[in-house]
Amino acid sequence: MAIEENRAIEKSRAIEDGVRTVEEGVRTDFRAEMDYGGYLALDTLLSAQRPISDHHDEPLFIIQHQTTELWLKLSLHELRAVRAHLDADDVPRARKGLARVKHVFRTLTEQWSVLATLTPSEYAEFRGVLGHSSGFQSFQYRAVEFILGNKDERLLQVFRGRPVAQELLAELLDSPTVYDAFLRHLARAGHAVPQHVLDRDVRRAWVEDPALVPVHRAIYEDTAAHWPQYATCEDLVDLEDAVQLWRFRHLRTVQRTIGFATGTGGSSGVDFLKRALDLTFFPELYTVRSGIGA
Ligand code: HEM
Ligand SMILES: N[C@@H](CC(=O)c1ccccc1NC=O)C(=O)O
Repeated sequence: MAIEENRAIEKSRAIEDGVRTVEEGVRTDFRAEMDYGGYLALDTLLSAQRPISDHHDEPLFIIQHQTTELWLKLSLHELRAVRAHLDADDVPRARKGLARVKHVFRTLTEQWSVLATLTPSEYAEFRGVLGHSSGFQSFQYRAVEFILGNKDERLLQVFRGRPVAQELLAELLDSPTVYDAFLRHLARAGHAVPQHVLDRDVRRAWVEDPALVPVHRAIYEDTAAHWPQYATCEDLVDLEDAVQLWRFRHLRTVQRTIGFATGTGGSSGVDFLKRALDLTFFPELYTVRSGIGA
């Protein structure tokens, strides 16, 4: 039989009157067992969009934020695991986690294009209902910044009225960052990480330490000898790049939506967000690049 004829018969079995026939084995009775919506708690998830204006575009604004928060939740979960894998000197697993978080941030960066369809005029129609609420009060975003090294104890006061958020941030403030965990791993692997780096006060934001550059230089000068560590350095740079691109798209979206107006959270707006672009998680991994091939 000709292949085309065979295909036509198969197709006629699968489609009747333009409708796909549901195979016999497909389950349809979920009165007594777990189904899709039950597993995913969709009743809870889908009842959590509660616009406070009747403007058509407020659901977009809410869903854009909520999907971001879901991905931030996963990022934090993965970054905690990355830190634990580094503590256990399990580089392959740490690298897999870093790659996943990088892709989450790429997705989040891409997602800005959806919100960018919100015009200034549309946003202005419901901006007033937001009061002083702002993304600055996102505890999960702050948690991701903290675990990556951009710590700031003062920001905990923003969450005075939110004990769960404040506790989570306090715990991350007190614990080593992903970079701390990586540097401790390097020390155990025989790299000459200075003692003061290993003993640093982990509650403080990371500040570039020139004494660390030779450690990275040794890795980049003989990549074959240090391949897993070298690859992890590049994963960290990939991740920093991904977070920076998210910050940049946020800035550009803000600029096209509210121009140079002050933020609902009380900051100068675009100018304040611009300054975040100067914050770097792994500065030595950039400094070391200047000397490569020199
Ligand atoms: C039209 C959309 C948006 C505008 C106009 C906007 C504007 C702003 C402004 C002006 C700030 C500075 C703080 C302030 O004074 O309010 C800020 C901070 C922030 N926003 Fe947005 N934003 C928008 C969408 C989003 C979305 C979708 C997210 C995702 C969760 C987000 C997350 C954040 C975060 C995390 C900060 C703190 C950044 C930092 O500390 O550097 N924003 N935003
Ligand atoms: N800061 C924004 C308001 C805003 O975007 C926002 C308001 C409530 C909850 C999340 C928000 N997103 C990011 O800042 C503004 O100044 O228009």
